[in-house]
Amino acid sequence: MAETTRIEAPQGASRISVKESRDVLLKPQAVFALQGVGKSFGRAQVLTDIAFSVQPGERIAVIGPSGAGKTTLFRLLSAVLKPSSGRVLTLGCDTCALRGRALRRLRRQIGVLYQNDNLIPHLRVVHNVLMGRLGDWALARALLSLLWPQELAKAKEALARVELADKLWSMPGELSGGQQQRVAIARLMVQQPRVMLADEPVSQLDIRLGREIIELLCTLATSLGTTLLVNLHTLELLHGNFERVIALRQGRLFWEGAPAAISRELLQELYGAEYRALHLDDVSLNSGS
Ligand SMILES: Nc1ncnc2c1ncn2[C@@H]1O[C@H](COP(=O)(O)OP(=O)(O)OP(=O)(O)O)[C@@H](O)[C@H]1O
Repeated sequence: MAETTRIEAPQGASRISVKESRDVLLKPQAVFALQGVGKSFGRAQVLTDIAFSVQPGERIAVIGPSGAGKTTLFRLLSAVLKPSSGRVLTLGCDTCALRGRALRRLRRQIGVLYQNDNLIPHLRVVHNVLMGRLGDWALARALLSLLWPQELAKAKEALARVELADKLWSMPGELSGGQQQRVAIARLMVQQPRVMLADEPVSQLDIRLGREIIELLCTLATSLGTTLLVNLHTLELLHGNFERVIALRQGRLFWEGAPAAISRELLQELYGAEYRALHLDDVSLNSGS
């Protein structure tokens, strides 16, 4: 093992070696780092011994059969749930150690997009988009904004980027499913989170609209330099959009690698009985198999 030189730290500070400090400098802080993570609900063990890390700016798809634990994993990453065992470090914070204001501050840096119900139905599109600013506004300003939208130019700009400039004053119920997802993405643009977690964002949409939404999310993540994790059921959308795939099966990390490395055999083993039901034979793989 290489010898390392010790630096004398001031009293009260932790000591780190030259080698360690060089490693820290070379490697930006991971957005997520999971070590031996387990999650159980009562006696049901849902996740077991999960370990991986995510670096800033990565675009990752999480795949796996129904019930594999993908949504539970996303809820652990966003600090909505705490692990039953192991450690989840989100943006450098141990989620188990956070409470109250510190926990809310961490969650504000994470933008979440769900399958549906992303919008508040009785608020106009403009207010739904400006919800992305709530974390930075005092309560008085947030209330005033409901009467007199604050930072209107930001909302307009974000809606223009998702090609919904003309829907500024619409109610969510007047929009299609795909348009509602685009409004939710405009809210993420206004929020500018450090990381975006999208939990099955296109499951309710047909493949064409799903592709549009995934491409929009990936373009946004790339242009803002934001880390993006998507829980993805539509495997046709992996290629060209994601750099890395994390596959879960029965609550365990089954495989991780580049989309191009996914083979038909891997999918058969990963999805088991669901492979046929999901018509995964029809999914074209980069390897051509
Ligand atoms: N709050 C909870 N209490 C009890 N069991 C839960 C809870 N949340 C999830 N589970 C169980 O954990 C398992 C994994 O659920 P999860 O929703 O994380 O899977 P998933 O991979 O996202 O599935 P899908 O693709 O079908 O949405 C399931 O068996 C589910 O019933």
